[in-house]
Amino acid sequence: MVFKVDVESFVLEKERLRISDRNNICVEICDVIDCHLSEEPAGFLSGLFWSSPNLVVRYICKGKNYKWTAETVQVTGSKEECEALQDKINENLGQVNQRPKKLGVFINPIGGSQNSLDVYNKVVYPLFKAANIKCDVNVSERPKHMIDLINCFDTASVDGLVIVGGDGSLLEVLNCLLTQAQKEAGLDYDQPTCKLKHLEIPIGIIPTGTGNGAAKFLYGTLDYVTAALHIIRGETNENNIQAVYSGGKLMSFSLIAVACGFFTDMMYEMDRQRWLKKARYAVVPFYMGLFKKKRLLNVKLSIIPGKLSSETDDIEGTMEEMEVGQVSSLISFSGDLFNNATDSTMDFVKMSQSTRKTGLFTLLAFKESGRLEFLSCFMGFLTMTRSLFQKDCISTHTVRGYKVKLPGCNENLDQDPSIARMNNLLDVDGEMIDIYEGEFEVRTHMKLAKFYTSH
Ligand SMILES: Nc1ncnc2c1ncn2[C@@H]1O[C@H](COP(=O)(O)OP(=O)(O)OP(=O)(O)O)[C@@H](O)[C@H]1O
Repeated sequence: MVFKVDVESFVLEKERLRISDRNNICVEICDVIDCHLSEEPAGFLSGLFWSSPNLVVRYICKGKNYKWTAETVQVTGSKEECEALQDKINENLGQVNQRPKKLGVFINPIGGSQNSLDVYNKVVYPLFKAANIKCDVNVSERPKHMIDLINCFDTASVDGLVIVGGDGSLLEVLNCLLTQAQKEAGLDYDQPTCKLKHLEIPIGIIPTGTGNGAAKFLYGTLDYVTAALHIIRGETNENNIQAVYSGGKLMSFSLIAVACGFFTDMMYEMDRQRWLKKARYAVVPFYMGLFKKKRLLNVKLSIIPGKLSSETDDIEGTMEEMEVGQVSSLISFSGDLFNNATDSTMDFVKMSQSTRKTGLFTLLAFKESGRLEFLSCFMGFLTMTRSLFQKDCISTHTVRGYKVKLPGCNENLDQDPSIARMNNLLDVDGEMIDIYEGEFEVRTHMKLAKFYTSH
């Protein structure tokens, strides 16, 4: 939206600007995107219709449901008045030193609807350019190429990194940077109790993938403009990251969810059906839920129970064995689904804010259920309706860490080899990783990585 005001009704204070003839709109200086004088038209004819120079101020407007927009106000007045106002706004803006000046941008052109390049060129880059942010752009050309790109990239040459893609791309970058940081610090990072080194460089995500769970946690919305505006604003917060261990090794980090069993089978199938694009997220679960027989896992589960009053450090705590019986799948989220449990649907932003403080997260065990019950659970799961957790077929645990052993794996080698293979696959943020002998452990590491988010 663009609106005009007279320079007289524009009041600049140190940390905010006020527009008095517009219901007293008040804009914090840190929410100003840019401020520039509009150019005088070059031609004679257009010059005749040129009334007076304008100062154009763009700023972030924070709307409902976490959605942010870029608004424009044109200030009319004399050239001197507009120039003086421009100088003052830019001087105040220059003191907001959290803003990035240069970003390393990593684009996955085939993520989600395969529109990442378009989104970057048409939506994100114009905003970064307006905010005077320089960009070093890298585009991945094949699977896992993002890893090579980030490995060769000098992160010290930029203030932050931006991933234009999905959770898989973000995970590739995070895994690479976090492992590098642990190696440089000489840490024994394969030990689940090792206190890991925090990542210094802030990361932002433009959610052009399919699932985009990370953006929901960071920005509360999948809107590209909102994500870009969070990055421009430059405020950062440190989020907890989970680490997944198997066979005595750190296998992967995780920002969103870790799952085994039916969820892994489903993600595996979704990956095979990429040609369906986003539709695979609806088609595959319905097909598998209705027509495929679910594997049942005789899980041995140990957890570090989450106690809010506990003063324990994130990576400490004792594992306690749990009786869960046969389950069709296990899934853990990187947040505590039950903290602030007042809304009917889950608020990912609140979840990530609370888990930053407590380090607690939720583990769900899905027991065997009828096909219709499964589909109703799955719908609740997609919409993240809280009533989902009152269902008998789901048992919930608030934990700091957990360990799983799928006993069927080794003893059942004579069974269908594809099933034995699936028992050794784990779904981490939508990507498949191999685990050893059906065993894995998940631990939360508090405030391990910094993200561009004002929430
Ligand atoms: N140019 C490319 N060609 C083929 N594959 C690529 C290319 N660039 C990246 N990839 C691979 O694409 C995979 C998925 O990427 P990404 O996570 O960005 O999108 P998505 O899977 O659609 O989204 P989400 O993970 O949020 O569901 C990654 O495994 C990555 O290695």
